[in-house]
Amino acid sequence: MSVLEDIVAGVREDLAVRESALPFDELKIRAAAAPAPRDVMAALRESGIGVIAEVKRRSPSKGALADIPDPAALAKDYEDGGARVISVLTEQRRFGGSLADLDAVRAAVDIPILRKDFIVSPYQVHEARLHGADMVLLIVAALEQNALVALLDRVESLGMTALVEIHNAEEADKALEAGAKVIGVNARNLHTLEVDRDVFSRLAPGLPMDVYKVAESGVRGPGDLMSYAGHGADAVLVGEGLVASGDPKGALVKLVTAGSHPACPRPSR
Ligand SMILES: O=P(O)(O)OC[C@@H](O)[C@@H](O)c1c[nH]c2ccccc12
Repeated sequence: MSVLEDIVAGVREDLAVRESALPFDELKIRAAAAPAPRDVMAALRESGIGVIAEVKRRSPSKGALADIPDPAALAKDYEDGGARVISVLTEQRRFGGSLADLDAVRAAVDIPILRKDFIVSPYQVHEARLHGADMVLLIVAALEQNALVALLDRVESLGMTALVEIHNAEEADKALEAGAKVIGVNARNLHTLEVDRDVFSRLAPGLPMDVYKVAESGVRGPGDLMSYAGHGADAVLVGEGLVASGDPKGALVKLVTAGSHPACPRPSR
């Protein structure tokens, strides 16, 4: 089994437990009563290269990255530091996240929040809504095309925005065919867990101008952000480089500053 398949199998098991505690029909009713989602595109399209800052405790490749006893405080630091969106990992087994983290972050900040998980069922999309997410990650590699299309429609019909993650040209085609408006190119291969930042520069030129492009993984400092920007990134998504820095807010401010500097390349559109 690949790492991705292994993670998804665990996600499905945990999902079955939650579904038996809260049936889908009841979840849908509760989620419909949640406050309306934020306008993610408006936040993303502010000037300069956007930074999506991630609440990430651990990863399958590195193990423990940071002790995050207070995700709300970290999220507040991210908001104050100029993050456009906050990504909250909710996968428990490999990333140490939870829906409780999503709740804590939602209560602490006003900016949009991304639910970062391995979404394979509409149940998880409504769950994201119930817990205050405005954006949901959909990983093309984890989904059949018809499921991707259905989940993307579901995300949008609930007023949220999908971040559709790809790793190669074939997945890019699938994302575009499904109608993705925001595409994340993940430099980390979910099968081998290796990071190759050149994946972004190889794939970005093949994506339409009007698709919002997020470079995911491998940003360790302003140099990486500038380089991704030079290859057409509208935003970068950063986890480890912030949480493992010892000063997440300071590290974020450096990225945001670099991304708004006149010398930083801008996507042309
Ligand atoms: O910690 P990094 O290298 O900055 O990476 C962040 C983010 O890209 C990574 O957490 C990620 C990208 N896609 C994912 C899908 C699932 C879980 C995690 C991820």
